[in-house]
Amino acid sequence: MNPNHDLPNHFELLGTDGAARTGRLTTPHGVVRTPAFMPVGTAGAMKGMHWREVRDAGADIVLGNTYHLMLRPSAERIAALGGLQKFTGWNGPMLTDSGGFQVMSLSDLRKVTENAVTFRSHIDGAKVELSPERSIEVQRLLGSDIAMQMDECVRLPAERADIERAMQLSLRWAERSKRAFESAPDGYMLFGIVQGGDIPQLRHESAQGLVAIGFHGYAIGGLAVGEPQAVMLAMIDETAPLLPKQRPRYLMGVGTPDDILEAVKRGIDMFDCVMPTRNGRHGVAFTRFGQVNLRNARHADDPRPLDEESSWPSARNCARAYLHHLVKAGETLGAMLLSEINIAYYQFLMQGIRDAIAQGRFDEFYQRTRADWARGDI
Ligand SMILES: CNc1nc2cc3nc(NC)[nH]c3cc2c(=O)[nH]1
Repeated sequence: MNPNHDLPNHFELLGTDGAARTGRLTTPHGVVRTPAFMPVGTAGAMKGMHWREVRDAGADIVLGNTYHLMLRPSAERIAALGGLQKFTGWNGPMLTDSGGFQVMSLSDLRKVTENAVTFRSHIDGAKVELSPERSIEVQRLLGSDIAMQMDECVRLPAERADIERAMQLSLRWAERSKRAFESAPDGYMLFGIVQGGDIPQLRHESAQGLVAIGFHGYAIGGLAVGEPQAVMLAMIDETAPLLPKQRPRYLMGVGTPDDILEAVKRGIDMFDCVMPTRNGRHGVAFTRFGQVNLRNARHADDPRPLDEESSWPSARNCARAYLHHLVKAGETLGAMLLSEINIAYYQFLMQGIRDAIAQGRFDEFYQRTRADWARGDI
C-alpha cells in the first residue's frame, strides 16, 4: 500500500545526509524548518519568557498541552476567544498533544477503558472523560496546526503483555482519532503515534498499522519514559525505517542536546522537551560546552559570561557571578534569563544541524559538537 496515500503531504524534504534529513513543514500559521525543536508552552505560556523572545531565539513552532488547556481555561473558552494563537499572542504554528500522557503523569483516580481515559482533574478534582473523539474535538477547538492522535503510553520497564495491550489500543484509537479529525479544514494536520515500548516486533506492528491508516506525519511515542538512551536509540532504529520517508517524524518528549543529535542522525525531524525551560528555572544553563549549574559556588566571583560568542545577548553579556547570585537569591529574573538562554541554545543547535545536513557535513558537525560538549565548561 502506498504509504503516502489518502492525506495531503505538507512536508517538503530539502536534503539528506545519511539518515539525517532537513525539510520544511507548511502549516496554516507558517512554515516550520526541520529538524525542529518545539519549546513546550504547557498551559498557553512559555514559562518565564515572552513570546517575542521565543520567536527571536529562532523557534518556528511551540507545543501546547491539551490536558492543561482543556481543564483551564477550557477548550470552548479558547475557541470563543479566537483559538490558541489569538488567545496567547503566539501567532505562529502550534502543535498540541492529545492529553493522554499528562493524564497518566498528573492526575489520580485515572482509568483506561476501550472507550476513553477517565480521571479526576488535578485542579479541582472534577471527573473528566477523555476519548479519542473528545481529544480531537479539544484540539480542533484550540485551533492547533498539528494535532496528535489519542494514545496510551506505557512507562518502561513494563511487561510485554501490557506494552502489547497499550500498543493495540493505541492503534484502535488511531483509527477513531483519524475519523474524528476528518472534518478539519485543509492544511491542518493529524499525526499518528507509534507505540510498542522496547520490543522491536511491537514497534514494527505499530508503525505498519499506522502507515496503513495514513497520517500527515508520524510520532514515535513511548520513549523518554525512563529507559536508557541506548534503548531509545535502538527503538528509533527499529521504527524510523518503516515510516514514509516523505512524511515528518516527531520524537515525543526528547530531549537533551545529545539525545537530539543522536535522533537526528537516525532520521528524526521534530522534537519537544521541557528541559530547556525547566532546567533554566532550576539554575542550569545549556551551552556549547555542556551544562553549567549556576547554583555551584565556583561561579560566585566569575565575571565571565556563559559564552562570549553566543548569538544570544544575555548568554554573551551576563556575568556568571550575577546569574549565580540571582539563582541563589531565588530572583525571578534568574529563571527568566536562564530559560531564554537555554531556548536560544537549543535553537542555535537546531540551526547548526539544519545547515550541516543541507551542506552534507552532518558527520563533521556531529563529531565537533560532541567534542565541544565533552570539553566541558572551563
Ligand atoms: C500525547 N501522547 C504522547 N505523549 C508523549 C509525551 C512524552 N514525553 C516523554 N518524555 C518526556 N515521552 C513521551 C511519550 C509520549 C507518548 O507516547 N504519547
